[in-house]
Amino acid sequence: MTTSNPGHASTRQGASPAVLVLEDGRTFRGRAYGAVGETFGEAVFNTGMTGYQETLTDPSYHRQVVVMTAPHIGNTGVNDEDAESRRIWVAGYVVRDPARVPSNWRSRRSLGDELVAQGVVGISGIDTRALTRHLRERGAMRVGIFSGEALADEATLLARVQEAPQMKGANLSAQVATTEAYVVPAIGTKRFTVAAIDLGIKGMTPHRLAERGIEVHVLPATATVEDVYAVNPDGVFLSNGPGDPATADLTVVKAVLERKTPLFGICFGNQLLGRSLGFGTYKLKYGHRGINQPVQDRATGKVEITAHNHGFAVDAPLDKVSKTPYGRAEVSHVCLNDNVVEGLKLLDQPAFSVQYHPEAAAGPHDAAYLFDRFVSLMEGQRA
Ligand SMILES: NC(=O)CC[C@H](N)C(=O)O
Repeated sequence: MTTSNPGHASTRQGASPAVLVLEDGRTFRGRAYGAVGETFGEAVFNTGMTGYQETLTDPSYHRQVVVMTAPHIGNTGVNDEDAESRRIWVAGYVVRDPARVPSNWRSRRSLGDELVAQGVVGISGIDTRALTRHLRERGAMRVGIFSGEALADEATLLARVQEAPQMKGANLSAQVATTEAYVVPAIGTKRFTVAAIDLGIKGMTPHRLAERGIEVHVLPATATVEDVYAVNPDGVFLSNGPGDPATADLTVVKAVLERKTPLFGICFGNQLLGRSLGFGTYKLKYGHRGINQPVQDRATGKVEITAHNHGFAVDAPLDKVSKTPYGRAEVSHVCLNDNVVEGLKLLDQPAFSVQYHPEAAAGPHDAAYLFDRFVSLMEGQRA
């Protein structure tokens, strides 16, 4: 296709047939969207009506095939500002009806072209409502998308999907995290230094910390206790990230708790804090992914609308204070849709975490106060 405005070229769709095959044998036939070829991953659905660029570049989606429940995706194209990391991480992308002509003053290219450029295999033109209902009823499961030369008879494709690795038991942080430490400078006057462990961090998170006068030392997922304390941190931050929290090494988290350094974790970080306290983690049937999840802060009773992307959760008692090796702990936040644990708080030392995304990229900003709570903990430690 030729166009007089290559920055907004529409993607040619419809030519190439594609098929999506779930591990339980259900299949959906549509058209190739993005790169032509094959891909495998865990099928999950995201209910966000906006923020697809942030979703695609969230490293927590590594090895997941994301089904968008909003039917029309790609409307605002792809810009050079909203990526949350250096690349698209989703293993595959499923959209009912991709926008043919993106329109936004910041748009530089179409989403279809970006998926092609980054080699992301997708499918469009399928009944994403039926697929989402299937996943909601049967649970998240492995999936393959096939187009072009990868197409074959369904029995062959199904067998290949059933050979793909499971999300349960997957240890993925080191595959997505930075390999070199880097510093995000404080914006304005520097007040604190924080060591942020990159388990799959999104770009907005250090920014939210920096906005509060924090110099952020982003460290690789493999950082040791010595690496963390070498930056002389006022606080330690544990990021979001892909994979099964049961596979993560807890040495650093436990050392931080031992020393009572102020600690704040989000998402995967919440799961690692939970496991360090002795709670279990388990796989949710289909998880929470989207930007409109109602969460209650049990200390204030306030309900916040929050951004989520998690398939696992912490198993902690909702209505009692738990005794842990690091003092008393309680569930601070809960999801009002299904009572899943959405936050933990230690009562005898400065550590807390939430299961969701207060950096809100994309999503509502209701949970931004959590970054201020972290600052208060660090102030308290100095007083
Ligand atoms: N966004 C995240 O940090 C996700 C954490 C974990 N991989 C989960 O799916 O629950």
